[in-house]
Amino acid sequence: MSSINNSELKLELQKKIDLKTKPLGALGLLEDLALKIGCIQDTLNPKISNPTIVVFAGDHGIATKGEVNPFPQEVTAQMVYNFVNGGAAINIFSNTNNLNLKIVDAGVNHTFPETLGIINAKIDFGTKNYQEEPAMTLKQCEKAFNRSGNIIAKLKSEGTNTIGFGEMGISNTSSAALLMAYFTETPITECVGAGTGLNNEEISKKRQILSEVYKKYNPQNAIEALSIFGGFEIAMLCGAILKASELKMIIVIDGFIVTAAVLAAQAIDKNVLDYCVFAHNSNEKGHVKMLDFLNAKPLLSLGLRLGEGTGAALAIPLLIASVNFLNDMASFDDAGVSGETKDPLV
Ligand SMILES: Cc1cc2ncn([C@H]3O[C@H](COP(=O)(O)O)[C@@H](O)[C@H]3O)c2cc1C
Ligand SMILES: O=C(O)c1cccnc1
Repeated sequence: MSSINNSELKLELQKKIDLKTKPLGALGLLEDLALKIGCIQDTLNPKISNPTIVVFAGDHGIATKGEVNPFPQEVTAQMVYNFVNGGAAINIFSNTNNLNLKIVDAGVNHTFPETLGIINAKIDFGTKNYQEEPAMTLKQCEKAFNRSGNIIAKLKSEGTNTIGFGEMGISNTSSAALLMAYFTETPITECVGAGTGLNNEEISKKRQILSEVYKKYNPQNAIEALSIFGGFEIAMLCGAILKASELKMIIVIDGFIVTAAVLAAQAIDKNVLDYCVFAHNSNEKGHVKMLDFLNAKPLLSLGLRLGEGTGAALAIPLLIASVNFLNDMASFDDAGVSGETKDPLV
């Protein structure tokens, strides 16, 4: 996939932004966002169509032991039913902001009825425990990429051009921490946090366990790292991010776990970052460092530490607002407002 490198369009977009009836730069990050979305869509008049949240759910072998996760593995499947019944935070925020919501079974340790209305892309009934062996085989990882890529291509063909990514998978802050350590070369102890609510003593134990896991392996590339440490939902997120960027869609990144998938995706193709908007900085330890590594400026800082795509769902109205100001706000000329201090291109 090629990078976005249309410097002429970029200048035109910047000019359009600068000639709006406001002091230069006064809309802050919304101006960066408008510029980015215009570049992604290769137009001075971008639009957000059928914005959709896609939540990938998967189970983790290590979760069955209950040593790194305060909640039991069964909560993953129970939360999938909660999503279907409309009771989770992501349902409420998607409804609040008129977003479509799709739930994908990437590999939950439960058989869901076919009539449930979720997308069945199950790779297996949970990953293996990486304390003993790699979470998945390279073949399963490849399968995960293909299946999530197909889901994204279908959404695009149905008219969605903006996707917010979310996840559900008990223990997946552990996978995300291991991936962060690998891709950012940060000591694993600095990548491990409280997840869904471990106390200090339990966090020390999680650090010790994950340090041992990290030492056990020596992945040679991004796919190997994903296969060893990943969950099926994280592998699917990585494949989905790669496909969405290939299809020039706007990708809205949620918290710690989805950002771990971005770390893997950008190691495979740096250009994915041209298409990613980072919704928020999560309170999970490590997320801010991940964002710094990616040179990302998150839109929101709300102290969230939930996942599910909640941060992405909350941020999408800001994307709509940025596109709307770019398209609809009057220029100094249109409005007959004086005070345009200089032509920004001169
Ligand atoms: C009721 C409930 C709802 C959630 N929604 C998202 N997560 C979040 O917490 C999990 C990761 O945290 P850990 O690594 O500590 O298990 C993921 O499922 C993530 O999406 C939830 C967790 C729980 C318990
Ligand atoms: O930031 C996140 O995505 C997150 C943090 C804690 C638990 N689950 C998700």
